[in-house]
Amino acid sequence: MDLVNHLPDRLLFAVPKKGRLYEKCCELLSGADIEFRRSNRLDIALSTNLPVALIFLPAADIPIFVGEGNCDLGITGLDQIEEASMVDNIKDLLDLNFGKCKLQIQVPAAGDVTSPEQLIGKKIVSSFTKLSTDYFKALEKITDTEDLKTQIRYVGGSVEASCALGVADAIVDLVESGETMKAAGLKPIETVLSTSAHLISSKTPKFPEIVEIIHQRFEGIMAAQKYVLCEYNAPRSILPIVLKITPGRRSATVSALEKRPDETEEWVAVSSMVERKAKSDVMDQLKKAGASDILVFDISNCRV
Ligand SMILES: Nc1ncnc2c1ncn2[C@@H]1O[C@H](COP(=O)(O)OP(=O)(O)OP(=O)(O)O)[C@@H](O)[C@H]1O
Ligand SMILES: O=P(O)(O)OC[C@H]1O[C@H](OP(=O)(O)OP(=O)(O)O)[C@H](O)[C@@H]1O
Repeated sequence: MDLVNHLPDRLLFAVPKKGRLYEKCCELLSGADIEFRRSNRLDIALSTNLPVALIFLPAADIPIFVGEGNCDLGITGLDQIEEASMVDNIKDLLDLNFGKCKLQIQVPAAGDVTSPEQLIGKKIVSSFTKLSTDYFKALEKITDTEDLKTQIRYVGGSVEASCALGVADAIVDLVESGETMKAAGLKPIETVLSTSAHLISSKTPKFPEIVEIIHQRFEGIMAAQKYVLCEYNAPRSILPIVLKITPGRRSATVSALEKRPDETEEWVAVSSMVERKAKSDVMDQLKKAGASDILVFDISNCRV
């Protein structure tokens, strides 16, 4: 069925149908208020509040569908975009900061291989044959060993078993916690690529306005995750000092406080976005500088 012609009034948004990225994608779609109901095992879901159809696809196929313009938007790993040779065919809109892992060359931990150069001319197994081939071709070139021809073979899953089965001298596979690698008796000797999930769009979207709206909503979610809102009171005299501690994204909001009859000093209220990971340090510094009533709030959503 030709979905582009079948759903002419809807932007097609490709999302991973299962696997490591699926749950987090559903959370993001919900955070962006893209409502939908996915019937059991159905790979298309129509949004009930936006002219969008979600197409659930294997993560590896998403760069092709977006890069060739069949879908306007997609979410998948950077590793999949590079493996599909689609970097130049898509617009990389946003790093979504999840699905973080590394594509690494791994060898038997008990063996004597310690560098990728020792693998030239040997057998390598991976689900990422394009990235592995590119890596070893470049290595053969700079070491002047192009005649040795490293053999790269494709395996679709459980790549980590290949060395123990005698199929490979090394594998190129994704590593996050390192548990799979360790359990298979392997160690990493090189990182080919660091990856995370990205929001991507076609270079020629059919619905550019909706692409922009969804892009902005996703940026809002990322900013809401990255920042907290910090509010505090401070004597006006220390304003230059506290504003250095909380400069804000663009600048902090400063409002005058009503002076109490017994007060001689003028006070201000300051409101500023602060990076979540720095919030405790910022609160300590503000207190030390003389600020008081320091409050920190989560941002549930925003547009930046
Ligand atoms: N251990 C991991 N930690 C974080 N992200 C990962 C991990 N493994 C894979 N990813 C990311 O998720 C993407 C999809 O990987 P996944 O293994 O879920 O693929 P799949 O083949 O679609 O699913 P399944 O393995 O269930 O068949 C990868 O391309 C990578 O970007
Ligand atoms: O470093 P870790 O935290 O152990 O994660 C790494 C594992 O995760 C991925 O596979 P996944 O479990 O998604 O299954 P797959 O092998 O079927 O792709 C990847 O291919 C590794 O095998």
